[in-house]
Amino acid sequence: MSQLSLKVQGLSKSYDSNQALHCLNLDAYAGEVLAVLGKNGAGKTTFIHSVLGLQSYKADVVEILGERMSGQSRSLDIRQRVGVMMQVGALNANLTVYEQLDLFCSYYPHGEQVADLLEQFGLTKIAKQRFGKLSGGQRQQVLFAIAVAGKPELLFLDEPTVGMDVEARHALWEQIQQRRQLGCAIVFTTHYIEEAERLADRVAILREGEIVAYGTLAEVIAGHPSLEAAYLHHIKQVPSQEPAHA
Ligand SMILES: Nc1ncnc2c1ncn2[C@@H]1O[C@H](COP(=O)(O)OP(=O)(O)OP(=O)(O)O)[C@@H](O)[C@H]1O
Repeated sequence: MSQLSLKVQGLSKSYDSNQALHCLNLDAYAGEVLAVLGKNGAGKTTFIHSVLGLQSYKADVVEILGERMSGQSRSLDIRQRVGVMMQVGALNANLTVYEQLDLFCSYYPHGEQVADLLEQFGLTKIAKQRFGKLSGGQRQQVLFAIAVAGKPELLFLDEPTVGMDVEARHALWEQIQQRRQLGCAIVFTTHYIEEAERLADRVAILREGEIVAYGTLAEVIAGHPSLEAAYLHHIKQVPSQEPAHA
């Protein structure tokens, strides 16, 4: 088995009375892609934000790249070795693509060079455009380039291909595969089940904050014609017991 990059045991999160995550156990390994699937509101983003320490949570174990986390704090070393694809609103819309990449590359002593990122992601032509003026798909590409600027060993991607055209989506899939081959552990969420089927080595399906299926792609699909069929089966609500009529 490859090296364990992320170990999560007994992760729970409540927003007031709404329990968004119920005692989750999940692992991610170096050189593999883990797809976390689930309906809107199933808890996918809450899982990622909790692991990153962006919000409070309860857990028995959160271990990132061999280091046990305590509370929400994440050391500089961990922050430099973990990549995250941020949401659009997190970036200054007035900076150009070049300036954004230059800023983020400066955070990492052994990260990528701006010129290499521009070339790898086909961003050279739009390098001088302001981030706020880009199309939705172009913004996603810049956000992905920023996520890998530090050559991360563990990478979190929350719906990375939303708004991308087919060509850009294929290019991003290729980038994900390349990072995997370099030994990066990738945890991503998506509503495109065929994307998960294409990319994932292992799959976790969340329903109302609980894991209802978890295993290799083949294990999760087993007994179903496709991942989509398995997914639809697992996210179905279990009907609550109707009270017996008197
Ligand atoms: N900041 C917040 N405050 C209160 N409730 C929240 C907050 N963020 C998420 N929730 C709730 O937690 C639950 C899980 O939300 P989450 O955003 O993790 O789901 P998701 O699976 O990422 O959904 P989507 O696919 O729509 O992005 C939902 O019931 C949501 O309403």
